[in-house]
Amino acid sequence: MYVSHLSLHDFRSYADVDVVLEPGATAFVGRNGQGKTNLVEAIDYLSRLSSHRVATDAPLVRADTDQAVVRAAVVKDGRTAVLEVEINPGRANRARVNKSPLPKTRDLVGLVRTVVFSPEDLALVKGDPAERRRFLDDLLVLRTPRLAGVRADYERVLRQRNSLLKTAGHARRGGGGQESALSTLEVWNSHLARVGAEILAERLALVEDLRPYLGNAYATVARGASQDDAAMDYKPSFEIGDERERAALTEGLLVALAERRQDELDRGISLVGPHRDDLVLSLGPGGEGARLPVRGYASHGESWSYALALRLAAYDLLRADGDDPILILDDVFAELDAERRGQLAELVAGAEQVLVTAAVDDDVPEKLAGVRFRVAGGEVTRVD
Ligand SMILES: Nc1ncnc2c1ncn2[C@@H]1O[C@H](COP(=O)(O)OP(=O)(O)OP(=O)(O)O)[C@@H](O)[C@H]1O
Repeated sequence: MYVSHLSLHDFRSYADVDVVLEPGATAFVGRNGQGKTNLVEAIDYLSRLSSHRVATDAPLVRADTDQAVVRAAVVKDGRTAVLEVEINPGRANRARVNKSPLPKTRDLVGLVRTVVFSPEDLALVKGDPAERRRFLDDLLVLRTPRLAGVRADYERVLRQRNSLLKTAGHARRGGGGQESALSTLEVWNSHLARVGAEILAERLALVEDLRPYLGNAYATVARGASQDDAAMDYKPSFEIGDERERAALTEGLLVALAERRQDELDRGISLVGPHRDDLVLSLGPGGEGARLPVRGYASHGESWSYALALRLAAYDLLRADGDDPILILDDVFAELDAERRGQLAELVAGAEQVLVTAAVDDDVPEKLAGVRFRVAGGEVTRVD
């Protein structure tokens, strides 16, 4: 798939901008702060309804305005669809496809699929488990858009259950009403176990699907620079054994919730469930050799290679599902040494559409020298 036309209204720094795009490689070049990332961020937002840079929608809307609109014509298998999202911070966003409103905005997710590489990706490797959970969940939703609803349900269950745990803990410490709070807790335990098991089962399956692609991607990105193999293991918040069916995981979650109940009441938060899991990334010689976790052990270069490999693996997996996602390389080449830069460019050059942002022309690798836009002073001008 590729985006053939992008149009923004009051999105980030742009009052109005229209850009006609082509398949193949396109680079947006301009000095810092001119709005290059804002362009590709808009396409990524259409794909996932969230941004790789901010957790809330407010910064996406141009200062002193209250609504942003992102519209893109997306060509897939020769057919064009116009996707549009209205971003209304503090109110419900709205989405349209070919001008028809979608009943739920999140039905837009996955209609255009993107994989973004950005300097922030280092956090995937060096950051908190939440970064890696988000990586897995974003990929799950792109592959199976229905899971956006499951993810939202889980967040809602967690919020409600956490607030109940606080109330029940307070009741236990003498505030009264303990029995009713505890019986309501049972109801929320079963919701958490049911929805949590679905997410857990999906993540476990995803990690299995991703694993072979990660190994290959790391070997290619780190070619020559590292003898080690990249591996990853899903680390749940409770013992799961060999049974990975949803029913067994639901049961396992209920048992773990019962075991941790005292702790949860003491601390007033949910301590069991996929929101406490991690994806442990490691490097090692393979076979019986010792593997070391990347976080805390790997060098800066190895960490970068690992982060790139994770994104590449996601891209390869989505591609193997049968649809070429749009690749976005936001400011990454300046971060890489010449060898890694060349390797990455070579790996992605065959993608149906690659959008690159760079501060100077020299940062765009030869292999990705396709269409070029100059971005300056709010104008996006084609220069080739
Ligand atoms: N909501 C907003 N309203 C108005 N301007 C905004 C908004 N959000 C960001 N900007 C402006 O957009 C500019 C940043 O744009 P962007 O991140 O696309 O830069 P860039 O060209 O990618 O730069 P760099 O090369 O430094 O990454 C900044 O000047 C910032 O002030």
